[in-house]
Amino acid sequence: MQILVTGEQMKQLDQATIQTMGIPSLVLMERAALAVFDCLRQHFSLKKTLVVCGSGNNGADGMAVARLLHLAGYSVDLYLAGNPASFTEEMKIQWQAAKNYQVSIVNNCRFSEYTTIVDALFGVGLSRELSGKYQTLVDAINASGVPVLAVDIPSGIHAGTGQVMGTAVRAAETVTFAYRKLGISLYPGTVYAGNVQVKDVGIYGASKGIYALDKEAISWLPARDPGGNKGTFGKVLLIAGSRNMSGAAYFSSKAALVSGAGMVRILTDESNRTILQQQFPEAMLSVYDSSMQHEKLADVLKKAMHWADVIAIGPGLSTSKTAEDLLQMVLTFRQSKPIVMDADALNLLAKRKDLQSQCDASCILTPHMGEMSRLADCTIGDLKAHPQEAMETLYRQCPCTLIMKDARTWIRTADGVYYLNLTGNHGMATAGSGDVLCGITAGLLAQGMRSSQAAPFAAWLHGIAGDHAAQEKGARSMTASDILSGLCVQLQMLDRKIARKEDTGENNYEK
Ligand SMILES: NC(=O)C1=CN([C@@H]2O[C@H](COP(=O)(O)OP(=O)(O)OC[C@H]3O[C@@H](n4cnc5c(N)ncnc54)[C@H](O)[C@@H]3O)[C@@H](O)[C@H]2O)[C@@H](O)CC1
Ligand SMILES: Nc1ncnc2c1ncn2[C@@H]1O[C@H](COP(=O)(O)OP(=O)(O)O)[C@@H](O)[C@H]1O
Ligand SMILES: [K+]
Repeated sequence: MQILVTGEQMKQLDQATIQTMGIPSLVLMERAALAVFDCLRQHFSLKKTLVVCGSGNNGADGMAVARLLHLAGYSVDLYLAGNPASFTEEMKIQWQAAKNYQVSIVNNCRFSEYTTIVDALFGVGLSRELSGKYQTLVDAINASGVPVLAVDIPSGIHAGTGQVMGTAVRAAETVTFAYRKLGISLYPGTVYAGNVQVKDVGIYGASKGIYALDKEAISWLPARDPGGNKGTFGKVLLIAGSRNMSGAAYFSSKAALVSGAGMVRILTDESNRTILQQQFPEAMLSVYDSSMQHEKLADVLKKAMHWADVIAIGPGLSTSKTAEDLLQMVLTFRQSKPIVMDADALNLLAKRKDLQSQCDASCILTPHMGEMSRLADCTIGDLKAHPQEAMETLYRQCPCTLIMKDARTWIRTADGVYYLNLTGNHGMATAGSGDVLCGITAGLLAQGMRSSQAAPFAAWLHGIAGDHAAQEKGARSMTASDILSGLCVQLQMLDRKIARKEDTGENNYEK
């Protein structure tokens, strides 16, 4: 698992290492510069390199990089953009060392003459919008078309929010130190950062931060009992679809089965019977019609819920009176069974605030930004600017596990642990994609995963399935069906890796 940190958290970690552990700042800096130097040698043309430095410690890293390149015999120019009056103590030392070693210093340069530019203008210390000469400089670097390596974070990207502060360097590669910064994990910062490498520089301790699942998440996949039967792997009830709306029921229930659940039952409007039976014969069906008496509807629902281990409600359900009754009854009859609430169930939950307090940690809500803005009573702008605050607000009124879907999906577990999902692509902004996530989440719960793991793992799995679909079909043209196909392939690959690991007794599946 990776840890994502804000600029403030990173500064605290730097200080703890320097002051508490007694590692001199310049030692950390030299390791940072060596990591950048290695990356430059591996991935960039070093025929003629320009290192652009600010006056803070990001600039000091840059000065050390220029010195290392110079000492290794590469052609390198150093451009000091920062004001010497604002030099940090480390910067004063690096500046003197660069001069002692006679690193070439330029005052005026044509950026396009270089084969590589190293951006060491601002790091996590960026505190305000770029303006004046800095803005002109960054725009000129971008206009040059020369590949850029950003030191720690592209200059102009806010380390905590990923926002562009006036303007920002567009890097091909970013070498970031100790922990991946949140700002290069969120949009738009992640685009400006290009490929990100996280390098150890000897920072002590890990801040609480925000977690991001990576390849190691494979170990979270629920183990399969070779002697199991379809009951062992769990039964999912999908309350989904409405009159003339069967697709959402199909995608969500199919995703639950593909994710490994043993059995799926769809409870839907009578009008969807034929189409679902033809489209998805593996699913069992229970139906209702909107003219049904309340007692009769309750009987049908109770029977289906009694059968199920996990209930998912909402995809394509509509916000009709019947749908509202169903949601209310699900929350009343559920005993302690886990529930996934998606789409229209969330719209109903936003309207029926009285139902929110009936939710608990084993309920997972999967709102997209529109649904979340209705649930948390705020604008989408507020959500994007302060995602964690909005999730905290919602948790106080509705104490559930939360998957807040967007280009970067946030997860908040009921015990307050945050994840940011880094898998997936813009091709997933396609009808039915969210239904697939709802089904994956329910399928994982059915196999015994706790909500606190199922939520982040489902988002991660959904993303790698989407990445596979984008590879096969292209992000522009892929559909929710392709995400389902990608899910099959990715799960098969994960299972193979686990089997290989078990066969060889290896701890690291990459070996
Ligand atoms: N010993 C340490 O503390 C280490 C620091 N490291 C590097 O140090 C960086 C952080 O250094 P600093 O905290 O000195 O901060 P930065 O070097 O990111 O920049 C801070 C300076 O820029 C000025 N500034 C901020 N926003 C500005 C704007 N919009 N326009 C003009 N000036 C602006 C500030 O007033 C300050 O002088 C990290 O990103 C990393 O690259 C690494 O070398 C690891 C060790
Ligand atoms: N640009 C993007 N990058 C990565 N994932 C995305 C992007 N856009 C959308 N997604 C994902 O696609 C899914 C869309 O869900 P949703 O909006 O509920 O769709 P639908 O209602 O059509 O099923 C979410 O899981 C979301 O995180
Ligand atoms: K930088």
